[in-house]
This record gives sequence, structure tokens and C-alpha cells, in this order.
Amino acid sequence: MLTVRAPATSANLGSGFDVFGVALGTPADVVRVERAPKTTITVTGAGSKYIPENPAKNTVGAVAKALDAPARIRIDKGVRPSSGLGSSAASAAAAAVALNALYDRGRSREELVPIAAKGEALVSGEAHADNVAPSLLGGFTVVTDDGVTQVDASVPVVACLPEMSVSTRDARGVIPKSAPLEDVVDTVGNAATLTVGMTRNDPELVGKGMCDDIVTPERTSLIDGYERVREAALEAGATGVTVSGAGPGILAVCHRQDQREIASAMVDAFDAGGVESRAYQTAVGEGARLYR
Ligand SMILES: Nc1ncnc2c1ncn2[C@@H]1O[C@H](COP(=O)(O)OP(=O)(O)O)[C@@H](O)[C@H]1O
Ligand SMILES: N[C@@H](CCOP(=O)(O)O)C(=O)O
Repeated sequence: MLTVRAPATSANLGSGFDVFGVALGTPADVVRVERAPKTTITVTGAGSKYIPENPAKNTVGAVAKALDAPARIRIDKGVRPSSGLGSSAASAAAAAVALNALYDRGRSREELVPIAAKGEALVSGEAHADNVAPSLLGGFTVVTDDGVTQVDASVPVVACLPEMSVSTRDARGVIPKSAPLEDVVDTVGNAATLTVGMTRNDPELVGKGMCDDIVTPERTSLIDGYERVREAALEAGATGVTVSGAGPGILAVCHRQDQREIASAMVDAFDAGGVESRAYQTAVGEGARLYR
């Protein structure tokens, strides 16, 4: 039996829609695999009752099929589904690493990115790889049609998850089909600033580069209390705040010493609107880890 822990991720970071992603230190999914004549899946843990065990509907089933690696697969969910923290991607990344090792397929982590992304196509309609890439490779990742670029960044963050769910498929439905050139120019500038910030582990530059006037504004309306929580986090010292992935999670970048205050300010701000939430005080961290 092989075990893999694959981390939650936060995609987009505002200015990098479908391109940027970071691996988070916590939470994570743990996937165990054993060779079997056909693939079976069991799911336990956070939100497991909302996750199908049918291999044709679970992201890990798509990965097992793509690697031609039938297995008995057990998923222990640490990452709640439909939260904006790459829950479906964490399972897919873990399964890709585990099944690649179980069947000696010899694929590199980079080669596993499009394979794990097949799971994302199953649940959100598109094989966006901005969650599976950081979950597989760790750090900060930039995904383009030409492949993945990875930076071993380590920036402190707070990821606040309200007790509501937004499906990635639905949140992709509200995105505008085109954007004014001036918004595109601003976004390119912000994305470049953020990228430099990641290479320097500089929370100020990363936070400054998170602004996006194209995709994020359309999605914040799906998150009850977003503006209040964003303002509370900024007031408590966050250097940048945006929607995590497709939401409803909200990601704040910060200096380590402000983390605790930001976490409690975000939870209190959701609470003021009658919404329960949980905040992870973590940092950009490592990718999937294999335990033999
Ligand atoms: N292994 C899995 N882990 C989590 N969700 C899964 C998995 N397989 C299929 N799903 C489905 O994917 C959807 C959640 O994915 P998505 O909407 O992209 O949110 P998230 O940001 O949490 O990945 C849910 O409908 C869930 O049932
Ligand atoms: N780029 C995707 C990312 C979705 O992330 P998730 O964690 O919400 O699944 C998008 O913004 O649609």
C-alpha cells in the first residue's frame, strides 16, 4: 500500500486567473492506494458525504483511468469540497503521485500535471491545472499552454473558509467573456508584480499584485459578506486579499506577525453577517509527499 499527502491550494491569486496557484501548508488530503483488478473508491473526512465514490464521477477515478492504474483507493479528505481550496485537485494530485509509484509509470511531477487535471475537467467542465500544479509541485506555480513554471516560495497566508459552498462550475459561469484593454493592462502589471514578489518571498509585493478588475468582482457577489471580510483583513494588516480559487474561501497574504489577528478579524467579520467560518493560518508550502 502507498500513501500520499497532497496539499490544499489557492488558485488565481486575483491577477492570475487560471494561471497562478500556490500550495498551502494546511489542510491536505491523504490518499492510500493498493493494486486491484478494478478501481474502487472510498471517501472519508471533510465533506465526504458530498463526494461521489463512483470512479466515473470522482477526480481520482479519472486519474486512475488516465494512468491505466486500477486500484483500491481510499481518500481521507482534509480539504472540504467546493471551498475554493482545490479540494478536487488535492485528491487528484495525491492519486496521480500514488498510482504513478504503485505501477512504476515513471512520470515526472510535471508530466503528472495534465493527468491530474483530467479530474478537474470531470468536475468543473475544464481541465484547468492551476490547482493540481501547485498541489503536485509545491510553492508558487504558473501554468500556461506550454507547461508549468514553479518557484519555491514561502509567503504567510490566512485562508478563511465560510460555511457555504460555491461550485467551481457555477463560478466559472459568471466570468465575463471579454474585458476592456485597460483592465487587461492593469491585470498584467499586477500579475508581474505578484510574480516578482513570490520570487523574493515579499508579502508586500505579492499583496499589491493580487488586484484584479476582470474576474474577481463578478465572483464576490457569490460570497455573502466578502467586502466586510476583505476590509477586516486589510485593517488587521493583510497586504492583499482576494477570492481563493472560485470561492467561497478568501485568501489573505500577510506578514507572519499579523497572521493571528487577521485570522480572527476574518472569522469575526463573517460572524457579524451570521456566517460561520474557519481560518487556516498557514504559508505557501510543499507539494504532494509520498510515504512508502
Ligand atoms: N476526490 C474529490 N474530492 C473533492 N471533490 C470531488 C472529488 N471528486 C469529485 N468531486 C466533486 O467535485 C466538486 C468540488 O469541486 P470544485 O467545485 O472544483 O471545488 P473545489 O474547489 O473544492 O475543488 C464537488 O461536486 C465534488 O462532489
Ligand atoms: N482557476 C479556477 C480555479 C478554481 O479553484 P477551486 O479551488 O475553486 O476549484 C477558477 O477560478 O475557476
